[in-house]
Amino acid sequence: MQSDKEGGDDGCPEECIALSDFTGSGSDQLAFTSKDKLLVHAKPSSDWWWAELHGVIGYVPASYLRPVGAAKERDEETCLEDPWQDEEYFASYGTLRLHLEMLSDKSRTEAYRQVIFTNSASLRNKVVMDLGCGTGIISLFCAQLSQPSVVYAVEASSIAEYTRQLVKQNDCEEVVTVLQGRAEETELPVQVDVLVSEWMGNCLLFEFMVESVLLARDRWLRKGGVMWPSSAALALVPCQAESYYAEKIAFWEQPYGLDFTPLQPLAQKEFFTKPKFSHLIDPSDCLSAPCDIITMDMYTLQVEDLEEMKGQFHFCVERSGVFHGFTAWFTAHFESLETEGATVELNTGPNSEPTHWKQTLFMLDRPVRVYEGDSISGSIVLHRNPIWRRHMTVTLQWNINSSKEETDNCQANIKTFTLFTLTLMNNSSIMLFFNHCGSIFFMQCGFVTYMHRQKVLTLPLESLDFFCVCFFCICVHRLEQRVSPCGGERLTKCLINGGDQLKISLTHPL
Ligand SMILES: C[S@@+](CC[C@H](N)C(=O)[O-])C[C@H]1O[C@@H](n2cnc3c(N)ncnc32)[C@H](O)[C@@H]1O
Repeated sequence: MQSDKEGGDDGCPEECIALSDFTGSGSDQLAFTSKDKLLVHAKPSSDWWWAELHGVIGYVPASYLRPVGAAKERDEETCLEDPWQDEEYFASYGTLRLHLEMLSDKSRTEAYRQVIFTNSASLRNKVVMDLGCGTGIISLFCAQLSQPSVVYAVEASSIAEYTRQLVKQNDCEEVVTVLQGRAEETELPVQVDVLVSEWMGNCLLFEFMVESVLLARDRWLRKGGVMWPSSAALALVPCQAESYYAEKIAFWEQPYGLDFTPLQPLAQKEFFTKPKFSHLIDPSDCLSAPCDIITMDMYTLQVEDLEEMKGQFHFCVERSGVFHGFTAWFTAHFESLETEGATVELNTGPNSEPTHWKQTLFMLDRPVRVYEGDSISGSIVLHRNPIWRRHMTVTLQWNINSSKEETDNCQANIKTFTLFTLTLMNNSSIMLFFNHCGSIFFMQCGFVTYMHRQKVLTLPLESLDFFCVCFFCICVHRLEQRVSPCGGERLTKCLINGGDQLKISLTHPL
């Protein structure tokens, strides 16, 4: 993978314009306001660049900047480009891969089934909206386990065409009506009694499908109607992550008996400024009891609240160990409609059955030894990306309070993480390019834009044949016209390397 690129292609600093305000956190980040002109000196990682403003230097998030020369030309493209990246987003739900992953997740799917089963009496003759029904599983549970008068199963992706067939195949077409389209643009004949949806993402909010749910609530849920989930919470715990630290940082201490430690700061920037998704934390690596740091009431939460969600934490260390980072996950709660019925909880944490979300790990730059009785207090801010509406940054701020002298009690620590590319959630998406069927190739084009941050992708070509290469080249050609959403790279090259590798290069257009 290419990285550590100097500002412009000629090695000179590159002038960039700020697309929106950035407050920055910590002494190494540079704050700026919309329309400020910054000089980018280096691009040490794809997400964070080293830039200068009014003589002050610091790290800035790449997705907030556009090269000045390209700004005018890009303004038009930005207007045309969708800040929700819906084309790519819904294309991914138009294939079976994500649906297979979700339906194979028993804890998740059974939680919804249990909610419907335990509330079947109350759902009788009710009007239900299943927002983002996917394959229709929740709607089918409603139709089979209870007797609603109608379920409106709304789905924007092309999977909806199959959902109709599944509804018919399972004899539910009398009750379930599949409506293909974005919920925001869908008209229903009546208001609904129940709005059910599975909208949760990594760190609860990632992908921000919750916005569609809130808009539908305000428009279609009748007064006194029910939201499922009814509330949700983001949980956090300080933790050990010894093997991940060893894999990414300690590795450079002595590979092959050589001292590669000068690469460690680069490794920190490259691997630890994004969270690690799909992390499964062993409960024994939790250094304290977890706490809910952000809670959301799905009846009162407003779309504007999503711009900045803040929380506080105070952890009491229960076992001595090495504090490598924080692990986050979420819980969702479904209120009961039955008298004295129990709330159903979907818990994606380490003490419950693993789900497909697993947990999200935020690594500190430097591990700290902590002792039983120490405390770790601080705050978290989830800041929604002002331009790319499905993305966000997470800023963690913390202090350690210890009786041990070796711990720097006064030090206030702060670190911001970017949750940007969807590739992080599933590294296998590109594998679909190996499919021998041309139509899948085209459907999967969108994934390439999710991979724009990996400037060079090298893929094994075990199953690639000439037919596939032709299709791939056509895809590449089409994508050359597209500017990727946040850094300005374009897909410019597709090389066949020595017959056994396909190399895709993404380079800066300037
Ligand atoms: C996390 S999946 C859940 C699918 C299904 N409900 C299940 O539980 O298996 C979310 C689904 O919502 C759809 N979706 C997301 N935002 C939507 C919107 N604004 N309007 C309609 N469908 C949407 C996606 O295409 C995707 O199929």
